[in-house]
Amino acid sequence: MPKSQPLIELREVTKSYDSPEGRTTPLKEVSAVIPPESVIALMGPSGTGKSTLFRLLNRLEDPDHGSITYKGKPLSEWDPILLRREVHYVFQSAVLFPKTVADNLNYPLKLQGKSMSEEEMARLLERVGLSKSYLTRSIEKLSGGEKQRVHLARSLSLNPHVLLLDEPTASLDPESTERIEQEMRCYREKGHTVLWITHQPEQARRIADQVWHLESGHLRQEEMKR
Ligand SMILES: Nc1ncnc2c1ncn2[C@@H]1O[C@H](COP(=O)(O)OP(=O)(O)OP(=O)(O)O)[C@@H](O)[C@H]1O
Repeated sequence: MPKSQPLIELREVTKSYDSPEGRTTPLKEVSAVIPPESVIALMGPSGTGKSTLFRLLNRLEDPDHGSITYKGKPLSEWDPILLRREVHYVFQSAVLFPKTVADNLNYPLKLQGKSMSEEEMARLLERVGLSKSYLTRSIEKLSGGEKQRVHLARSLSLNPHVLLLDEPTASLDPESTERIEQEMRCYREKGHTVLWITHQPEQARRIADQVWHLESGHLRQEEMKR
């Protein structure tokens, strides 16, 4: 789609939750545009609504007021399954099942009646900084950071148009972090868009075209110079 058109647009989006402690409103009339082929870093203190925004973009929840469009069409008019194939949420805790890495990588394509060759799986692992030897490793014996990378590799196998990443490098060492950052820059260059929750301002500066600061329900956008 043309770069001048918004890929995703939020118009006066409000989301509240009621609990015994009272009402929380993580998003108060938030308006913003996500351009195609961009990396947006989403920052803000814990509990400010970053995951809430991801849940809305993935239609796991709907806004109380306001609207969100993807490719010009309101999210409410998208089939949620189709939408989630295009706008893919990579949760912070890896949702993997206790078999081998290869079984986990193959799983989403298997659901679509397809499969991946060993070489394709090895290339996916390489993109997240893991060697081919991991294919036969059992998920239960991997470290938290290794699981997180297998999870990301599995998401990449679906080639989603938009990736929603919740602290994808939280358990990684600097070298592995750099590998993922580089991979996501390439992903944008291939025409994709990435929203990336991070608590590290230096990482936001390294990866993002825009940094979104979410605080007390409001969004402040900071344009990065490239
Ligand atoms: N289903 C729910 N019911 C009640 N309150 C909720 C619900 N989901 C989220 N909240 C509240 O909404 C606020 C925003 O939560 P959210 O998970 O979006 O924060 P976050 O910025 O992603 O936090 P973190 O950085 O800790 O992951 C928090 O105060 C949270 O307690």
